[in-house]
Amino acid sequence: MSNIQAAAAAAAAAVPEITATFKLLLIGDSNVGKSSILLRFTDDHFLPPEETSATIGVDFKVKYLEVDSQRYKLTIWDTAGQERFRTLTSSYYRGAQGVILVYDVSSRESFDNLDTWFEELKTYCSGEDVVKMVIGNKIDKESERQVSRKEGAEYARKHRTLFLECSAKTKIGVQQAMEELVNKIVETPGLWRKSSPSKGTVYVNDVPSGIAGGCAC
Ligand SMILES: Nc1nc2c(ncn2[C@@H]2O[C@H](COP(=O)(O)OP(=O)(O)OP(=O)(O)O)[C@@H](O)[C@H]2O)c(=O)[nH]1
Repeated sequence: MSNIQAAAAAAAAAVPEITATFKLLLIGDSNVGKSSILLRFTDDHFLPPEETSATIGVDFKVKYLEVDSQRYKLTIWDTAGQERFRTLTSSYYRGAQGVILVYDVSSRESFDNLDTWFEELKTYCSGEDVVKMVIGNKIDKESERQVSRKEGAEYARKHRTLFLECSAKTKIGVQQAMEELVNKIVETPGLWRKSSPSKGTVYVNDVPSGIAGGCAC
């Protein structure tokens, strides 16, 4: 084996195998910052308002995350908040293990509209298993805040979901939110792992499921 081959083999051995692939979905009103949260999480970057544009349909990004020395591949789907894309984005709920409902703490309307998003989630993801998280974004706009942290937390408690506030702009809370969501999915093996006596352990959604994938929800 040449030195280059040996180095390549060593590098490959150093990267832990992927334990499973999780599909996560971001939903919520237009302009609440879904794409910005995703960009902050995957690329640690924030685009100023003049450089952002509304998502057309659906976008997705991939990110790897380590939890308890296990490596997980996350395919994170960013859906358009605009009403006119609603029928298109609904098909992307299929196969999701985690759904993040985003509102903007400086927009009471986006918080009030969470009810509609929960209804949609219930319609397209009827099982109890999918892990849900409510995120209040834009906490850097403290002087314009219209929804208190307490209100957000109470709403999440009522709907039995995880809750966090964050700012895609300052990055506070973004990594923590994703880690908490993934931790919760990992803690719920029924959501992603099936035991088969004859074949050992098999994993659900080892590949990005997209619209054609299996349905965990
Ligand atoms: N101050 C502040 N502005 C933010 C934050 N996150 C996003 N924005 C701004 O809010 C606007 C909307 O952000 P997007 O990420 O495009 O919102 P979206 O929810 O993906 O919108 P749609 O694609 O239409 O569904 C942009 O001008 C962002 O720069 C934040 O944490 N703080």
